[in-house]
Amino acid sequence: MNDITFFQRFESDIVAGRKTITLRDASESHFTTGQQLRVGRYEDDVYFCTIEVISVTPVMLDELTQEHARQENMTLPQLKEVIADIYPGLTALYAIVFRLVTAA
Ligand SMILES: CC(=O)Nc1ccn([C@@H]2O[C@H](CO)[C@@H](O)[C@H]2O)c(=O)n1
Repeated sequence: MNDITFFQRFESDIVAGRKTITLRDASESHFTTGQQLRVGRYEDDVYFCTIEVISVTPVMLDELTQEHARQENMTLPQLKEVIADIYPGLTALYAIVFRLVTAA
């Protein structure tokens, strides 16, 4: 079983180390520093890598910066659009910073 999933369209950025954070809602804020997570694709739950959690920090939507966007390999407007799409109306997010441990 996988511990966390990402939309398939982000897989290549994650395994290349270009995407090093994810912004989630409270239901996925329970991960802890040092924890290693098996990562699967949201669409089919196929495992594709293992990541290690570096930090989990609450962040408000309007506090997101260019630095968050850079860590997502996006522009800030793109990132805000993605979040509005995935989490309509949500303003309280958690930034999960991670590093790639192994790619499948
Ligand atoms: C079921 C579910 O919520 N799945 C999610 C949620 C979020 N994300 C990513 O987090 C960043 C900002 O939210 C974006 O870059 C997406 O990477 C994702 O891939 N899959």
